[in-house]
Order: sequence, then structure tokens, then C-alpha cells
Amino acid sequence: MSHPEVGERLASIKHVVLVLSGKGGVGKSSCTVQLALSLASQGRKVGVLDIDLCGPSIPRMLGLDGQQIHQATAGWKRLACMSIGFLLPDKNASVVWRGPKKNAMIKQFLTDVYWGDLDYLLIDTPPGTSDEHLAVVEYLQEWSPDGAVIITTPQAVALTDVKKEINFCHKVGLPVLGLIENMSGFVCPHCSECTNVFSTGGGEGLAGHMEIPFLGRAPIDPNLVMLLERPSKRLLSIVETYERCELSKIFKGICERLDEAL
Ligand SMILES: Nc1ncnc2c1ncn2[C@@H]1O[C@H](COP(=O)(O)OP(=O)(O)OP(=O)(O)O)[C@@H](O)[C@H]1O
Ligand code: SF4
Repeated sequence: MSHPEVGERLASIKHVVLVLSGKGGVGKSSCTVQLALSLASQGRKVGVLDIDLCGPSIPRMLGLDGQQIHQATAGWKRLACMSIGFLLPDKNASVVWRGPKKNAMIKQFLTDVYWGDLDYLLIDTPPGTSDEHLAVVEYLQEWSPDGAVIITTPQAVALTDVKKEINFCHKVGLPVLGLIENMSGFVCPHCSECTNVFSTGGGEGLAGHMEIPFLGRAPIDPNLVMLLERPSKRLLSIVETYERCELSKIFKGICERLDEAL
């Protein structure tokens, strides 16, 4: 089915990138947020669309829980966000919907939200391949999204699911822009010794094997947890706080490689 209204609404957006993960809890939403913060701190206009309808975490991570405002502009910096989390009566409300209702919600997000000019629209998805993925891929089909970034942790059990995710992308004709290995070791804040809690290098090996770009590896960083658990109430001040976090240097490199892949 044709969806020209989606194309019209997204016409002023340069790049649309989906963020996917095979398994839950590997840090997909926090990597989406870090990509957004990193791009915003480089002066890009960034929007984040959260289509993890049953577990939206982007509003909480950006400190927007319970707020109506979901866009902030300061000078050249611009960060916008849309999530079902803004539409629920409270943060403990659960969404128990079948496929057609989820599809309708995603279509509404893609046709009704006015983003204005954006350099990047990052779409955070649920783990695995579900109704939400099929819906977003179908609605974006004619408009041709740039592709997908896949998040994994280094251990074998997560990597098996990543192969499935890559195969899904191939099946639906979604280019894989690259892979990020998250939670790749823990750097001790006292002695800077790196302990490979979940082993390391598995993501890079898999990327080589599947012939997709490896965007980089991000270690476990307690400062990120603090940043995302207690974000500032001003949307753009989280960009400034993140710039002081060690992980921001790593994500700067990841964003540069993402730019190259685009
Ligand atoms: N590199 C990291 N360093 C420290 N904590 C991290 C890192 N990456 C993710 N986390 C933490 O791990 C938890 C899970 O991350 P997140 O919610 O991003 O995972 P997810 O893959 O999106 O989960 P879901 O399956 O619910 O969509 C969060 O509390 C997050 O702050
Ligand atoms: S040396 Fe080992 S135990 Fe000591 S602070 Fe570093 S990681 Fe922790």
C-alpha cells in the first residue's frame, strides 16, 4: 500500500535511521539517546522517535517524564523527541495493544508529528523483530530510510540474535549502516583497568563476518547510568552534561563513522 503522506511529512528530514537490537536490555535506547546527544552537540538538528510502544524509555532518559514539552532549541542546537510515553496518563500505565492498533499509532507518529528541518531522525524500536518493525519499514518504504544501526553486547548469546536482526534487514531491504558493541568491558574509575565483563570483540568479529561496518565499542560507564537516571529538567542541558562524560568521546567517533556509512 502507498503512504505518500509519510513522505510529505518527512520531506525536510535529511536522514532517517532506525536503531535495532536482537536482544532486550543491551542498551539500544541508551545508545539512541547517546547518538542523539552526540549529534546535537556537533550542531546537528536531531529528532528521536520512540516506537517501543510497550516499553518507552526515551522520555525518562531525556528527563521528559510527565512533561508536555518535547522539543528544545538553543542557538544552533536542536533536539526533539516524540514517544507514546507523552500520551500515557502516567508512567506506570501499560500498553496492551494488538498489531493493528500499534500500526495505527506508528502511522500517526510518522504523519502527524511536525519535526521541522532535521539532519537526523533516529527511530528507537523494541528489541527483536515485531509488529512495530514491520509497520515502520512498510510506512517508510517509498521514502527509503537511510538504514539501521544495530546494537549488541559482546557475548555469543546476544550475537546470535544480531544475525537474525541483520537477516531481517536484508529481507525487508533495509541497509545496515553498522553495528555498535555496547557494554564492551568496564573501565575501573579508580585504576583505569578494563575488565571485560561480557567478553569483548564479538561485535567487531560479527560485523567483519557479516560484511557490515563496525561503528565502535562503548564500555560500561557508571556516569552514563547517573546521567540517564537523573537527567536534568532542561532538555538541552543534558547535551552539555553528556559532553563531560567519557562515553561522549567514543560516541563522537561512532557518529563520524555513521556519517561515513551514510
Ligand atoms: N554503556 C553503558 N554503561 C552503563 N550503563 C549502560 C550502558 N548501556 C546501557 N546501560 C544501562 O543499561 C540499562 C538498559 O539499557 P537500555 O534501556 O538502553 O536497553 P534497551 O536495549 O533499550 O532495553 P529494552 O530491551 O528495554 O528496549 C539502562 O539502565 C542503561 O542506563
Ligand atoms: S584495581 Fe581492580 S579492584 Fe582496584 S579499583 Fe581497579 S578494578 Fe577495582
